[in-house]
Amino acid sequence: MLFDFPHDPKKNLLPFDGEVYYYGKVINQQDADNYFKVLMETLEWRNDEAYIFGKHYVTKRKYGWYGSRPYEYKYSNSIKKALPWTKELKELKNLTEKVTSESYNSCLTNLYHDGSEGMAYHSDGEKDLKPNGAIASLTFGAERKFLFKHIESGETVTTFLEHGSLLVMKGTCQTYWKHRLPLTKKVHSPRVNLTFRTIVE
Ligand SMILES: O=C(O)CCC(=O)C(=O)O
Ligand SMILES: [Fe+2]
Repeated sequence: MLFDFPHDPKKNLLPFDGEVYYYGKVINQQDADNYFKVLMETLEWRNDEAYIFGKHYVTKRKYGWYGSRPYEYKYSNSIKKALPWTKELKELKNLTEKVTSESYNSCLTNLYHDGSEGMAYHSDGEKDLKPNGAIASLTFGAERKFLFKHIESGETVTTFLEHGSLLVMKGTCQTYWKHRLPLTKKVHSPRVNLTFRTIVE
């Protein structure tokens, strides 16, 4: 593991109203390649479903929900109970906790098959999450652009999430900023994203 980060994790990417730190690649190439393969193969990947104006939509993007206890995650009309940690998720949770000096008890996983899948602007302020708690995001596979948009001013901040990299959102970031993973025609390979979170018990 590298603890000599390629990016300055002390530099806040947001100009005001919250904190975002990009550590760059915290996992070496070989380990990141291996995690990517194993996570693709061993995690449970389900389609995301949504009801918008009474219409049922199933996204191509897949997701999973893991945790230290069977926490409930409410999505649209359905409730998902967290699955127990796999060996690799536990290892990555431990690594993320060590690097960020924070603790996490749950993880939302995302699988984007290519650039035709992404995530629209949102903030992660669900009421079950620890208020202003850190959310740590690990990326494996395709590098993707990631954007923040200030809710009031519309100001945007752009970063790129590399294979084996870590990004942390904390403080009032979820209150004042939304974030998204834009669609792109340039990416033709999959990306696995793990977002470690803290559910209030
Ligand atoms: O895929 C990503 O990098 C972001 C995912 C995300 O924002 C979320 O799961 O809330
Ligand atoms: Fe998010």
